[in-house]
Amino acid sequence: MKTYNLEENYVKSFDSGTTALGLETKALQVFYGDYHALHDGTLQFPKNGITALIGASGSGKSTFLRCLNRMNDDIATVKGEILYQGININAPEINVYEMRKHVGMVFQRPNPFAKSIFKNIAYPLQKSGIRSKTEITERVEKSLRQAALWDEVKDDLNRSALSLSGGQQQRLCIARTLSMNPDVLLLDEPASALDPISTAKLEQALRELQAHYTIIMVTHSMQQASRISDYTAFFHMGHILEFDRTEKIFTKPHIQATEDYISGNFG
Ligand SMILES: Nc1ncnc2c1ncn2[C@@H]1O[C@H](COP(=O)(O)OP(=O)(O)OP(=O)(O)O)[C@@H](O)[C@H]1O
Repeated sequence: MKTYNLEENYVKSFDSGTTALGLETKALQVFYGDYHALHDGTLQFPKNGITALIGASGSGKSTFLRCLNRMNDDIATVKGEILYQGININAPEINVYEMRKHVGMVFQRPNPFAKSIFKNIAYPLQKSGIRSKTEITERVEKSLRQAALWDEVKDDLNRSALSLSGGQQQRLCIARTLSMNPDVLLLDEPASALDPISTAKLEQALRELQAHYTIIMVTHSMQQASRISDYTAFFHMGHILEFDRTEKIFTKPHIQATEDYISGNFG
């Protein structure tokens, strides 16, 4: 593999007076034991934008993403700040369970519960303390509509979620996350197990969600990043080497490593 200067980077920053931020990280670092997996993750995620996290396998994308809703707490040491509405959600006093209602995560493999479509969404709502059946029914419908799944399942919400296709299961998992009314949606390679038609439906759903959510997504697909994201961050060996508007990253990147990666001359 070619070697690059890891100290040289171009990370666009925004003026909070002109660009509202959905989330911001400052000097985020992750250590798995002695292994320093993420160095100085400083990024700003504009509100109501889709940001793609790209980079080779092992570059630290998932490590970074998982920090954003404290999924690394038990397996790694995480230093630095994650600012959500001005609050550092990486602080020890934060109630992680409550925080995850605001910053929701959808994983690579769809992971529906072995329950009906309805209960997949209703059950977590009940567990979070919502008792009103009307509210639960309304939230189930709203989130299934938002995830562009409602029309396909509305006639049989009692069907087992496990009988849905992979793409439908993934949209159900997105609906389940959305039902908690988050502001920030984190997605870790959400389309990696899906066929092209399911992927197109998922991307369409994300595009529509963007108006109301800040979306941060790890993807291995350069085409997907260029199709649907507004901003792209390029990771290499645990460093964020470039962050900019997606069209800039894909047409005129500042950093050689980014250019090599997107043009397939990386190895
Ligand atoms: N739980 C863990 N314990 C130890 N090391 C880990 C752990 N998770 C990830 N790593 C290491 O941290 C580095 C970054 O991994 P990470 O999964 O964040 O990369 P990635 O860019 O998301 O890769 P991929 O695209 O393959 O998912 C890798 O060297 C990986 O081996």
